[in-house]
Amino acid sequence: MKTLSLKALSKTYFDAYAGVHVTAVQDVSFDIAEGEFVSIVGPSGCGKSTILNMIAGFIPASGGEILVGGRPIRGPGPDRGVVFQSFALFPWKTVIDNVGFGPKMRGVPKPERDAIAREYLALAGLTEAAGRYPNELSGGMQQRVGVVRALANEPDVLLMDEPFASVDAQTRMTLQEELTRIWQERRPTVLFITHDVAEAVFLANRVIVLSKGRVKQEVEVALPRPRVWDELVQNDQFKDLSARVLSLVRSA
Ligand SMILES: Nc1ncnc2c1ncn2[C@@H]1O[C@H](COP(=O)(O)OP(=O)(O)OP(=O)(O)O)[C@@H](O)[C@H]1O
Repeated sequence: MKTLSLKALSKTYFDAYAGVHVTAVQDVSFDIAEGEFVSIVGPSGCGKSTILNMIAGFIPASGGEILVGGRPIRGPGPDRGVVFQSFALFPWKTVIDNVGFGPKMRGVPKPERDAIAREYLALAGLTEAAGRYPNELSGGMQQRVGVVRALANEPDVLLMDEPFASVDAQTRMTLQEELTRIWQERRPTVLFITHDVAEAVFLANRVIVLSKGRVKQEVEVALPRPRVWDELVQNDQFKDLSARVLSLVRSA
């Protein structure tokens, strides 16, 4: 795991319909320390996905720099793992082969990559699902497999773009609790994007509030771990932090 640094990052799109340039991200700088969990939250259109896609290397920046472990990125790479809201597991591969796909691409032999996949599946309580195909799993389980698949690549930085947005509220809370538990065990460097304030605060060590393509404010989240919803909903510090971040987002 490594640090992630954004230095004066900006992105301008050309809107071909309107014939104008749109500034989606402007002079964004922040650092995420090794093993830190940071959420970015902000209203629709504030530039969250644009930032994540630039870090992933899917789109080029218009200005500034992105460094992973102190080295500037050049396009996509296995040092950055990405989990989206809707992403395809390979339907023709079993769960264990889906999770072992990244190690396979790196040339890890079958027995070894099966062992890696089983270790990560166990971490997410998915041992029993190893031999199943994606269409035999619930949406929540598929999402879990997606997270585990990204982790099994052992990326330096894990980038997550609203990964739990499409599951029901109860499953979502379970997935959030699981993610915080796995994060505590493995301490990956994580950048998590969401428009859900409670989710951002629940998961992170630090929340970055984005407004119109700029960093509006950073809020430290010094809540104790492990984090469990039943406890946090009654925790005054959690309520205060959520209210503070919500008012920043609403005035963004
Ligand atoms: N390919 C594109 N061409 C032109 N403009 C774009 C393009 N992609 C995004 N934009 C514009 O850039 C701005 C930021 O978009 P972005 O998708 O990064 O925001 P977001 O915060 O992720 O929004 P949401 O929460 O709705 O996904 C918006 O004004 C959007 O319309």
